[in-house]
Amino acid sequence: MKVYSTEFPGLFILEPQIFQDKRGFFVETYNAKVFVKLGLNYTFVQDNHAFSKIKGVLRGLHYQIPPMAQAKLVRVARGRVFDVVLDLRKGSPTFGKTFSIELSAEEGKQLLIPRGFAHGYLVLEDNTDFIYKVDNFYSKEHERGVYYDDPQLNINWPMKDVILSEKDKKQPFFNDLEIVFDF
Ligand SMILES: Cc1cn([C@H]2C[C@H](O)[C@@H](COP(=O)(O)OP(=O)(O)O[C@H]3O[C@H](C)C(=O)[C@H](O)[C@H]3O)O2)c(=O)[nH]c1=O
Repeated sequence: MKVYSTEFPGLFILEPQIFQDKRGFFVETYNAKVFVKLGLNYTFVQDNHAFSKIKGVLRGLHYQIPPMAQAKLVRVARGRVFDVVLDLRKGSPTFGKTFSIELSAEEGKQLLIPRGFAHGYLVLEDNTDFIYKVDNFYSKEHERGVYYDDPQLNINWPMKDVILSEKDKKQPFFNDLEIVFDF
C-alpha cells in the first residue's frame, strides 16, 4: 500500500498493491493492520455501495454533522468517477478549498477523507460501482449538503449536463452553511 499526503491535512491518496496474473487480479482493498502501521487511526463501522447506471450522475456534496460526522475511505470497484472533497474545518489551512481526483476501478486508487469534509462525485462511465467505508453510522437527521456547482467553490466538473437527486438540486451554497467542524 502506498500512501500520498495532499496539501489538505488528513486527506490521503492510497494505492493498494494489485497482484495481476493470467486469471485477473487480487488486491487487499482494506487491511486494519496496514492502517495501524501507517498511523491511520480509523475504526470503520459501515460499508456502502452506490451503483450509478449512467455517466453524468452526480452525488453530493454531502457530509454528516457531529456527533455523527463521518470519515470515508472511498474507491471505485467498476467504472470511473471525478471525486471532489471540500474542507469544512474551521481553522484548517485549506478551509473552504476543494480537492478533486479521478478514481477508477482500473487504477484502484482510494481516497481517505477525514471527518469535516463534504464529499461528492461525478460518474464518468455507465455502470459505475462506488464502494466506501465510513467510521460513523448513517444518520438522516445529521445529513447536510453543499450545492455542487456553487461558483464560490469553483469546481471544474468535467461534464455540464449532470443527473442530480431532488435533494441535491436544492443544496445550500457554501456561504449559507453553519460551519460546525473545528480543525
Ligand atoms: C448514505 C446513506 C443513504 N441511505 C439511504 C437514504 C436514501 O433513502 C438512499 C439514497 O441516499 P442518498 O440519495 O443520500 O445517496 P447518495 O446521494 O449516494 O449519498 C451519498 O453520496 C455522497 C457522495 C456521500 O459521500 C455520502 O456518503 C452519501 O450522502 O439510501 C442509507 O440507508 N444509508 C446511508 O449511509
